[in-house]
Amino acid sequence: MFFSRNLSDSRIKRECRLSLSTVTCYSGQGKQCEYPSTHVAVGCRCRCGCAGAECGGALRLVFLLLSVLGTTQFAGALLPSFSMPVGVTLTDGEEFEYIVVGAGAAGAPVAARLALAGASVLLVEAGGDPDPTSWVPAAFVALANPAMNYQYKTISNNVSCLSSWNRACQARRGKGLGGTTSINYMMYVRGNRHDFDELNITDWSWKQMEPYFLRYEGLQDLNLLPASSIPYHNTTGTMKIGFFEDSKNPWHSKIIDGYEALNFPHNPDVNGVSQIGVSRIIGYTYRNERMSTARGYLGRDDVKRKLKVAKYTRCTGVIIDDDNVARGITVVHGPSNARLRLYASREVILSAGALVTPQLLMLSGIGPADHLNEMGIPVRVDLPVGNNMTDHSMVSIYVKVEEPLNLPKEILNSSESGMLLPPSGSISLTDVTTFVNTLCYDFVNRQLTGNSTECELPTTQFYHLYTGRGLPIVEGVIFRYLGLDESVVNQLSEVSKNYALIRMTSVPLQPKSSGTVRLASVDPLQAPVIFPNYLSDDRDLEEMMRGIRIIEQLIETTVFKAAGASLVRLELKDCPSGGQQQDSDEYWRCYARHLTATTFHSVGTSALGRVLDARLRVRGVARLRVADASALPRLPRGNPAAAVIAFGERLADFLLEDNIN
Ligand SMILES: Cc1cc2nc3c(=O)[nH]c(=O)nc-3n(C[C@H](O)[C@H](O)[C@H](O)COP(=O)(O)OP(=O)(O)OC[C@H]3O[C@@H](n4cnc5c(N)ncnc54)[C@H](O)[C@@H]3O)c2cc1C
Repeated sequence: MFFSRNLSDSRIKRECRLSLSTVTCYSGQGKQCEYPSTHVAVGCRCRCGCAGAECGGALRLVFLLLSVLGTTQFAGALLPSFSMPVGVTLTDGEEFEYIVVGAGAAGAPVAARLALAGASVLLVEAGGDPDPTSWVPAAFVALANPAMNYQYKTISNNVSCLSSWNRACQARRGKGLGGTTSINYMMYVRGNRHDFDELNITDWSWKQMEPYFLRYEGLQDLNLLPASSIPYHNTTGTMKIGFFEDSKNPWHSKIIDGYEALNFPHNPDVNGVSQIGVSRIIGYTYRNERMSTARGYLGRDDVKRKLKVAKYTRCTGVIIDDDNVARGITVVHGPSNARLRLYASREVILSAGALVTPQLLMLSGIGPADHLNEMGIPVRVDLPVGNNMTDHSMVSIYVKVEEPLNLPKEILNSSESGMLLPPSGSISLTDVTTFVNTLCYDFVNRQLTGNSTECELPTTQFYHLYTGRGLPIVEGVIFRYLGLDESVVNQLSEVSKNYALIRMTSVPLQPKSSGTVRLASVDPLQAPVIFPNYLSDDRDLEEMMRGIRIIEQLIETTVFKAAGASLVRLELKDCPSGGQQQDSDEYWRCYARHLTATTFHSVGTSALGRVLDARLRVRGVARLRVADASALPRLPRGNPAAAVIAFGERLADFLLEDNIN
């Protein structure tokens, strides 16, 4: 299934493995490295330095091995039934009507819609085609390899992520066509209609946004939803979505039973009448394969015929003239790293995501004047770019449950599973999620009670990840994927020798803490400085505490008790230790500050209303717009990709309307 060849240079021996269309490089130490080329003939130019499992190499190999061993579904998924657009080679000074930077959740829809409307469009993308493993929903953990995953370093605020490597939270993002939708967890949640109504920005109410959600939605499983859901869905849109295949993991229904025992409603459709309750989530999945925006938009034949896509092309700044009109962009392009200037006769659109779009704006003189002055960049427009970055931070509690020992062969029999791996073994991110307003939960009577309008606005989302007993090596990789430090990984791996673990994650949905993105240097090829600043506002910690206390009551329900469920109480530096102490609020507050992590949902760094006007134009600069997560002024009460795609759809309409002549 894959071929190898060795390349060597004076410093290090490198091995080039060609699997289908993808080249992956391995250093002499067996570490996976970044590969910038898609063709062996171009050579294998490794950039090593990623750490072990962080590269995603180990799990990627597990999934490749599964395909080699011939489980049909995996093999099939690695050979998707559709193709990506062919990349173009650019020359200096080329002009297009529109240039879109970034082929992710928002950039792909903007570029595809403009091209379908007959415009000449260049879509510029720093990465290449998605790795073949990305089409396999269950392989999400393997997608940590740096070829398609930026693994940014963040600055610690010393009050969160204290048990992560270097006390710094992770910041992953997808690289390549589809952007982060090619590596994410595929949960399709639109958020709450009040998320838009509460913005109080003219023309941005839910009523005005709903058509854009519906326009791209291609729901496959309307027949599995109640009749009351019908008005809330479209079955014909380009992004085909549906339920994940049933994993037959018994915990799938046991978790639902547990919540029902606490009076949580079983909600068939979080995107329908109500968001509250425990639900099986609809995913960006179609015929057991991932549905990224690369597939939903860029893989369409009509789009491929019309849209020009420049892969391995990194935008380094916006060309803005003396009258503050955006004229084009500068890029580093292709294997030769050619430095080119490209022009847009109509508009430039930045869709490089919440971390890079602000970087590009600041490099182009658009940002907070004091920071630009500090960096020696002439200020074109003084705007709060990079400020108010909010993200869904989370805390995970580990519940150990008794389970018979799994046999590895069950993994190999798992070809029927979609997002979830096999019946009673290995790793499965369950597609069960729960939304609740924790202030409507009665802790004394162990019941979700309130039914006021307020109670329809969730404050916390729960996720559940199951790892089977007896697969300590794979689990070690998972815990490392989560970026946990050695002491925590060792404690969890020890427990997992004898128990299955359910990782219960509590996510405050409307965080009050916010961070920043700033330039590290004027070199556009350097990553920005990311300061997520989780839990700097104690109200977020208190929301997490309510989430933890609900999980505690969940595992005391009959269904969990029957499996001998109990909380894993980790020994953590500077937290109360031993016995009763580990039931105290002090312990759990300390725990939350240690086990903080992120759902990678940052938004708001070039926000609508603050940096952008109501038509997503950068204030003070003509012909420059933004559509991506950075444009969302605040987090939706749910997973953000659906809203980001809707922003892309809407920007395409703005561009076509405003450039009619
Ligand atoms: C691990 C993970 C799991 C997630 N799970 C979910 C989920 O289940 N459901 C959900 O709704 N959301 C999820 N998210 C979040 C969601 O995927 C993102 O919010 C969304 O994709 C952001 O879209 P975007 O358009 O802003 O950026 P992206 O989708 O990241 O796209 C940005 C694109 O720009 C490119 N780019 C960057 N810099 C440059 C440059 N200088 N020049 C050219 N191109 C450039 C990138 O390579 C990338 O392709 C998850 C995120 C992660 C990381």
